[in-house]
Amino acid sequence: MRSAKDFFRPLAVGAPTPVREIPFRPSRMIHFFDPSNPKMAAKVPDLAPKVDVLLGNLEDAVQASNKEAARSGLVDIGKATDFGDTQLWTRINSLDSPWALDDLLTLVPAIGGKLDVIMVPKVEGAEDIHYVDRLLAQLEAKAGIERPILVHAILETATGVANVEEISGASPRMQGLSLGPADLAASRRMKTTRVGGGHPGYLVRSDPIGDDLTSGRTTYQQDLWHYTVARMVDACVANGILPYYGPFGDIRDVVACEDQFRNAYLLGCVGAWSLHPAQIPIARKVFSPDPAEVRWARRVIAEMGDGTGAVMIDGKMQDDASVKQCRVVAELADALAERDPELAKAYAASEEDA
Ligand SMILES: CC(C)(COP(=O)(O)OP(=O)(O)OC[C@H]1O[C@@H](n2cnc3c(N)ncnc32)[C@H](O)[C@@H]1OP(=O)(O)O)[C@@H](O)C(=O)NCCC(=O)NCCSC(=O)C[C@](C)(O)C(=O)O
Ligand SMILES: [Mg+2]
Repeated sequence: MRSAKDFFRPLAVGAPTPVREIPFRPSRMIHFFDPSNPKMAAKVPDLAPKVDVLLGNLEDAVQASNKEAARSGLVDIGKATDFGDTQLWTRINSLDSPWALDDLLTLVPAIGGKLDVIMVPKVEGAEDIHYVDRLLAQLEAKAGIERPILVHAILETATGVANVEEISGASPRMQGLSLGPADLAASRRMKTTRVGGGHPGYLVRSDPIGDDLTSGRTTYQQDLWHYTVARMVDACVANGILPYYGPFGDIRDVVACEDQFRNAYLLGCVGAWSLHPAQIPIARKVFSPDPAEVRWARRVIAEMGDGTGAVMIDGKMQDDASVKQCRVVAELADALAERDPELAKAYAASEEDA
């Protein structure tokens, strides 16, 4: 482990100085596309202004025979597209694959100045981040890149979850973590066959009434991902980085997708992945605070004055801790309103209605 004094030193001569804080940039949806798929690639210029993050995926879901086409397709798209203030990310192949090294050796010199974040899959421990950290510093120095490229890790092995705190704090480049529920389920030998979401068999049942064990016993489906998401959120917040729910694979089930995203939002996540254009508005809706909630938060902040003491608002006690929660909601609303004019209008209108 480097000493605290050395933590923010560049890892290669000529590499940009690491950031001291991860900037909060809206990233409600990380929209995945396969740069080797001509239909998806053609949609990028139109999609760019509609999403917070566009991610050129090079890893799973890209056929092995298309890996090189995806990599060069992303370079072409990166060079040709004006992304405005939409972030450009990529997911490289896993570090033990035959492609990861060439992914980095190609992308950084070609479009490193435009890439905001590199997502690294199947991260198991700090050593994986240290490897990418040093290599990126060397490549940035060689290419003359002035702003450090940040790193995002996917939590998708049992070992990765066990080491989540050390992964989150492994480098000043660490931007955030996403849950990778499909690989994680396989790694844990969970008996599921889905990409995220719940399972009807994972439930609790109300107690029997008398001796009848079979009738009148309501069951409640439980969230398979609660423990992992909560643990990920704590590790991220403790290290000043951002937590994200990952993918929801049942594209057709927009209702359950919204529920899963909302659970993650309420637990502290800032965004989720969209795998299909249909999931973009779901993430946008869920990860933008509701205007009524924003109005309430602003009212509590206003009525709490210097933020100390206790007051009653509409029958509810407010104090130093509740005003802090309200600031989280109000500050998120302000940050999102700067990027999203429709939301800015909705938040302003909710103030006028108050
Ligand atoms: C699910 C699929 C196959 C359905 O694709 P489709 O073509 O069958 O769907 P469609 O409804 O017919 O598509 C309608 C139109 O939208 C386009 N389209 C469709 N999707 C997109 C997109 N993402 N971006 C831009 N355009 C898209 C598609 O090309 C088509 O265009 P057209 O109207 O011109 O014919 C397709 O949406 C897709 O491949 N999505 C991305 C999948 C992906 O990236 N998976 C990897 C992330 S999840 C993961 O890796 C797990 C994890 C974390 O690692 C772990 O838990 O372990
Ligand atoms: Mg995966």
